[in-house]
This record gives sequence, structure tokens and C-alpha cells, in this order.
Amino acid sequence: MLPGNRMHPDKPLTQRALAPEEHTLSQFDSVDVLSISNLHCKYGNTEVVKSASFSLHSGEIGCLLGPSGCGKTTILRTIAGFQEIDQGDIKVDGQIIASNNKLLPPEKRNVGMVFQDYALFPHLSVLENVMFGLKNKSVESEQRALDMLATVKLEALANRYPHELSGGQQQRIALARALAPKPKLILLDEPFSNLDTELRRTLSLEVRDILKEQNTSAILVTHDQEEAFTVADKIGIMMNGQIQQWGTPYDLYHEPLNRNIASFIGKGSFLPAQVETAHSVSCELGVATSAQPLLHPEGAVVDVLVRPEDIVSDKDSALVVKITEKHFWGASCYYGLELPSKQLISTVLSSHLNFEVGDHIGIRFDADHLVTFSR
Ligand SMILES: Nc1ncnc2c1ncn2[C@@H]1O[C@H](COP(=O)(O)OP(=O)(O)OP(=O)(O)O)[C@@H](O)[C@H]1O
Repeated sequence: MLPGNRMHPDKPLTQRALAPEEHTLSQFDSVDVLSISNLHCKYGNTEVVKSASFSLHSGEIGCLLGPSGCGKTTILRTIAGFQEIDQGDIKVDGQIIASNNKLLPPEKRNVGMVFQDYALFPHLSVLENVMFGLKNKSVESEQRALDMLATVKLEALANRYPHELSGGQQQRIALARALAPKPKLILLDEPFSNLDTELRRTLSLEVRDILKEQNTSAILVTHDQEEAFTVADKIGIMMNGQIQQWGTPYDLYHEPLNRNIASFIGKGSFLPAQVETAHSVSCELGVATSAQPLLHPEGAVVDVLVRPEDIVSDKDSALVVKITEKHFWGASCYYGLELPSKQLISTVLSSHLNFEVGDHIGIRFDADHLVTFSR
């Protein structure tokens, strides 16, 4: 549970994704395995990455999450060394690998890569694929490759060829190959997007476990929120070439810094509200109170974010809404609700309740914290 309400005006950047002029060397301490500062990237005259800044601590898994075309893969490619940068710098383990006047070639960056389409060499066996990135072909290298195959639980397939493997197995081999040279950082570009839903879920959990077990830092690119929440310690929400918020999955869901992020992450509605006192707002759902003082002054007109889990069923409530939508999810049901004002909100309730579209039900606003934005 959050300590109290979080009320703040819309802000374009997070506490962690700093504005370019705020960066100094001391802000990225030595435990950062990756730090990106004021990164700009262009294709021709089109700037697709506009002042991206974030940092990742050693052992953490970060994720760039955002809609298609927002520049996620471009950032990954700049870290890997496949894409030039126009401004800013990128450091891995404290060393600048890309800046205005320095561009380390990919093989010198100590960064491993796992691609969306696995990119295994078809003419090499599984073992040879994993050994590919190791400097020499010694007995030690072979042992390292076998250890990595054991880590991804595929040592029994060492002599097979890629075409004799399933998609999930190929992706695990690609991960073993990337891990074998003990890189400081692994980059994963939409690594599960070619797999079916169930396999995506299980493999994303497995990959997280493997990275944690190896204490390897990683950056994952995806447009799938569930995948990002499952795998990542930190997530950067990218929109239009900018990282709008960099934080934990909890921060992003419960403390979104602007409306775009609040809308993009999870489900929710914005209801008009007014600040009543330093600790309360009123809206169509009633008066909500906050343990912490609100940032907006009394009388301010705001919008309050209402998440589905903030709405509970209460047959004794005077607030009656109409069910306009229902999705059965097994243990729970998702309902779209229409308020008397015709504003739409939603809720997720136990499927035992089993209301139907068209039913009128009593509800209560039971948020344990509030997020509001200036109107
Ligand atoms: N080689 C290129 N030349 C010109 N424009 C490019 C090139 N590669 C990407 N772009 C454009 O740059 C923008 C960002 O592309 P990028 O691949 O980084 O986005 P993304 O967020 O990874 O998208 P997706 O989730 O669809 O992979 C897009 O508008 C894309 O069309």
C-alpha cells in the first residue's frame, strides 16, 4: 500500500529520467552498468530519439516499453553499436562506448545481443552456436558453452542444428550464446514476439530467472506490458523518441507522471474532481481522502485517475451504475460501467458475482491512493 495520495501536475520527465541540463558525472555512480545521457538519434533529417536519459544498476533488468515506432529498437541498436548517435553519450560499466567523438565497435563493447528472430547460424550445431562468440575454441570454451547450455536446460540438444529446435528452444540457445562471453550487459530485442502466448509467458519468466542467476544486467525492448512487468526491475516508457518515465513497474502503474503514461499503463479513467481540502478531493464517486497533503491548492480543478481495482461492488451504496461491458476472465470478470453522468469507468470483480450487461449495481470508490492531474 502506498503511504498516501500522490497528487502532482503533469510533468514530462521523471525523477530518474533527467533533463539534459541536469546531468553531471556524479549522478551516474560506479554501480551503473549502463548510463545513457541526453541521447539523440536521427535517420536522415528525422530525429527519432530526442534526449533519452536513463541508467541501469548492475544486476538489474531494464525494459524499454512503448508503442510501435517510438524509437525503442533504435536505442538498443545504439547500445549494441549498430547505430550511430547524434548527441549525448552511452557508458557501459563507466566506460564511454559512444559519444560525439568516440564510437567503440560492437565487438569491443562487452555487450551481448539476443534478436527477435534468434539469428542462430543454421550450419552450426547448438554447441557451435553457443561457442561462436567465445574468443578461442579451447576445452575451457567448450566447457563454458556446455555450462551455458545447462543453464538454459538444453545441454541434451548440444549436437542438434537450429532447424531441429522449437522456437522457444532456439531463443534459449540464443540467450546461452549471448551469455557465454560473460558480457556486462545483454540486449534483448522483442525476444518473445515470435512465440505463442503461453510460451511467451513461461519463457519470459525463465529468462528473468536465468539473468538473475547469472547476475547479468539486461535491457529488453518490448511493446507488451505484461512481458515488461514480468521481466523488468525498471521500465522506461518511451513515446515519440523520449523516455517519459523511468521507474519500477509499481511506480509506473501507481505513480504515473503524466496522463499519457497513466493511459498507456494498465486500464483506468480520468474523472473530473475538485480539491476540497489539503487532504481530500470530491468527484462523482464521492469524497476521497489522502493521508498526505495534496499538491494542488484547495478549490483546484483536477482529474483523478480511477483504476479498475479502485471500484468495489457495494449493494448498499447509493451510487448505482450501469454495466455496459463484461469480459469473463475465469477467477474474475472485467466490467465496463457507466456513471449517472455517462462517464465510463471499469472494475474487476470476482466472477462469482456474475453480473450481466444492462444490470445496475451499487459501487464504492475504494482507492488506497490517488493520482490526479491538472485539468
Ligand atoms: N533504418 C531506418 N531508416 C529510416 N527510418 C528508420 C530506420 N529504422 C527505423 N526507422 C524509423 O525510426 C522510428 C523508430 O523506429 P524503431 O525501430 O526504433 O521503433 P520501435 O519503437 O522499436 O518500433 P517497433 O516496436 O515497431 O519495433 C520509426 O518511425 C521507424 O520507421
